[in-house]
Amino acid sequence: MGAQSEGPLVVGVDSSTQSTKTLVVDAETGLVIARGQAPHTVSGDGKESDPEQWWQALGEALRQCGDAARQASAVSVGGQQHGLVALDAAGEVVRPALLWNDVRPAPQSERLTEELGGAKVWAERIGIVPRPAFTVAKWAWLRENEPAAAAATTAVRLPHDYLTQRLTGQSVTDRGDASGTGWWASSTQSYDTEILEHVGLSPDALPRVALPGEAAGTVRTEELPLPHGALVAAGTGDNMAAALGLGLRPGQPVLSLGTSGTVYAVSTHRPTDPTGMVAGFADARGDWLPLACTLNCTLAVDRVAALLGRDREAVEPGGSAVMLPFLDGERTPNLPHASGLVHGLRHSTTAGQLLQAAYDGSVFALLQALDQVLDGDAGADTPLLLIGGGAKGRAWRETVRRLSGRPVVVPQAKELVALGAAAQAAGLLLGEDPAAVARRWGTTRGAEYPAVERDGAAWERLAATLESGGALLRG
Ligand SMILES: Nc1ncnc2c1ncn2[C@@H]1O[C@H](COP(=O)(O)OP(=O)(O)O)[C@@H](O)[C@H]1O
Ligand SMILES: O=C(CO)[C@@H](O)[C@H](O)COP(=O)(O)O
Repeated sequence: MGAQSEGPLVVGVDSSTQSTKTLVVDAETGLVIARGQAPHTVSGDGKESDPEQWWQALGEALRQCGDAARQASAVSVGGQQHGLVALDAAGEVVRPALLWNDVRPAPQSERLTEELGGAKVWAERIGIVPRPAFTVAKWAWLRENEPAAAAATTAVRLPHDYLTQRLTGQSVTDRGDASGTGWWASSTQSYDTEILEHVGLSPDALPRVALPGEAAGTVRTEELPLPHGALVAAGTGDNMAAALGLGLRPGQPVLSLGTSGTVYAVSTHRPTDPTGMVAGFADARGDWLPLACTLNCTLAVDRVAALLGRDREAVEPGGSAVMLPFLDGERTPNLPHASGLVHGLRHSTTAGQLLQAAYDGSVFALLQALDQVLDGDAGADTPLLLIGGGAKGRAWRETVRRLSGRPVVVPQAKELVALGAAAQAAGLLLGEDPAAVARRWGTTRGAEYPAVERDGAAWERLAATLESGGALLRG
């Protein structure tokens, strides 16, 4: 144990694409008592991970927390959204999970959109247009491409509720993560039986959706170093967990730079964006979480830095190079077949300028959605909260400042997803609103960077390259 606690201890888990992070936190003060982290691998033809690996990584990360984890009174799991975990009648995994960033379901995405009335109908009824990222498109892909695996599937879970089920033996999810499936309708706040029937999935295959503040159960496994009988909260998707961890109030924009890039805010209005750029997710408390997500964020920029043989901070200003680093296809804008595009190279272009162009292209794709995410809920001078692994980097931060023209706040707390899960566990334990718990913990305290003049010229070059690269980017 690294620090002294005053109140009961809670554990927050972030099971994300690249790793599992665990925090043991004092429920009263928010003091982090211990932390752990264990990596995952992503493999397969698309993007897949073995859920058993998440469970093993959770065990490893908790063991790194030492005795503190064994003293926890409550636990909660935040997880990467949308992943399709298919289980058979014995509760065994049928095949590796299809992850949020797997773009193979692009044809199924288009077909589903049209078959059920078009993008506007989806946005109004479900809250999202079924892009390849979402679970419903993954399930349609599985049925078409691996019918035997689909036929053997009797239960479908998301990463966070798969882990919650292994912890508690209970089949429970929450409205936040359910809202990213494509079969939970934001208009009725329940599973949409017509869509489920259309894709051949029984509602019995899905977990119960807990109400905000409801428990999933208690720890029933002996496999992890957690106390038997500790309370387990319903958990949620990783972005919803980070929103809890920041104690967000409506209209406070967040930019998260991790494996995915995300931009979001809490809203009291149910979002219904017919362009599909902004997903109308639910948050974990009863409000909404309009969010746009990119596939090419920290990993894409790190890959460009490695190709150039440079440290990720070794950027140089100036030059005319423009890069759209869509190495994995892209989700925002919706270009699942895209690959990376470079324009404007000259003899004078330096490697550092090319690296800066990769940062610019990645941040541009995210910021393009910001106004639509906020939908008038915040002015141009509202600070952006910068979180995720990339928020530790100077080059990321300065690129965001230069292209947004907004003040930026980088919270001192680095693991906001795990911290949000811990706030949910603390809220359950103490009978408090988890966002109020996080505010009491002071999780947004951090370094403040004032606004700088927005680089309109770089923005225009990026917008022009995106437009003129159309046919190439559509693939
Ligand atoms: N000091 C740093 N500066 C810039 N980027 C960093 C730094 N440390 C980690 N990163 C980036 O953070 C990414 C991981 O972010 P994280 O939010 O933990 O990922 P995930 O989305 O899987 O949770 C890595 O891909 C790496 O590029
Ligand atoms: O698909 C989305 C949001 O809609 C992603 O944000 C995933 O939730 C993965 O998150 P990270 O592993 O990057 O944290």
